[in-house]
Amino acid sequence: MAGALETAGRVLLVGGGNMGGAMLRGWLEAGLDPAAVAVLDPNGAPLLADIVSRGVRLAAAPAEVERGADTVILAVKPQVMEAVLPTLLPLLADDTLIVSVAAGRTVASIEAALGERPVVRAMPNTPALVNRGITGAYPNARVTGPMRARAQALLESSGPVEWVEREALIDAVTGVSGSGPAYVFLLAEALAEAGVAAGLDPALAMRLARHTVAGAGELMIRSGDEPAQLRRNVTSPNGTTQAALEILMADDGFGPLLRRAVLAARDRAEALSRA
Ligand SMILES: NC(=O)C1=CN([C@@H]2O[C@H](COP(=O)(O)OP(=O)(O)OC[C@H]3O[C@@H](n4cnc5c(N)ncnc54)[C@H](OP(=O)(O)O)[C@@H]3O)[C@@H](O)[C@H]2O)C=CC1
Ligand SMILES: O=C(O)[C@@H]1CCC=N1
Repeated sequence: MAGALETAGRVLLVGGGNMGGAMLRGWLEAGLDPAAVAVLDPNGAPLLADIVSRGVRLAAAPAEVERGADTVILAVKPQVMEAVLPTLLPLLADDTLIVSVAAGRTVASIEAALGERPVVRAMPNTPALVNRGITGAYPNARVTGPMRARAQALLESSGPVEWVEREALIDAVTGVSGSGPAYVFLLAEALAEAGVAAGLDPALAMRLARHTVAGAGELMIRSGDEPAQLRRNVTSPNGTTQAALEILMADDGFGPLLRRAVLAARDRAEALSRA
């Protein structure tokens, strides 16, 4: 992976918050030279204080950024993109690759602000922080093969990259894996709360919930079996799991609830693209 990142060239990360910071940590862990990265963030990217001391340059304004980054990663909130994009124009060359991770911000809206140039619209997720991310990505027609390889190297430093054929599918990716970690954390919270209702001490219930969610996730990644098979492996006929699954798999249970949640996230991404 470090080999692939050697071709990443100079990288400018715009927005060093939760997602940008997670990606940056993934790149550095995968061997990207800190001197090859600059972070543009107006308030000093407090989440990244330790990283800056490792040699990543931090700029508070575009005027402080050295021109000539090969790749610019846009990781600001969708709501501030319109204000941020024009300020980046002086930093860009015609062939600077733009990679945006903003939810619901279309390639067309980026081109409207920056002109027609190579743009990858990507949707990573925060488990990138521990090299367990996954990213959906869509390239516009100006992204050449080598540029796509560069985007792939940066994005896959923290997990697999899935290229989608239609830009609209990025909104669906957002609903599943971009926002998805929040659903899993909520599952852990709810599992712990249910454990307390069942009589456990809160701290013990939380330890059980965290390890159960993490362990099940790790098993799912390492095992060749489908999740449905892994579920069946836990479920003894007429046993305890079956009693719980009869509630979770009811007609109004977990599946339909999660479907509504994912579609709401996808629809919100679509709405952001019209805002
Ligand atoms: N969080 C997640 O799980 C995921 C987020 N995303 C996308 O990533 C993007 C960032 O989200 P997230 O990291 O959660 O948000 P954060 O608020 O954590 O990070 C955004 C960062 O951008 C900074 N910022 C604000 N204005 C500017 C500016 N003009 N120039 C440069 N930086 C600026 C913010 O500083 P300050 O806080 O001081 O305003 C902050 O540090 C969003 O577009 C989101 O849709 C995509 C996938 C997953
Ligand atoms: O909540 C959001 O809008 C962002 C996009 C995906 C995850 N967080």
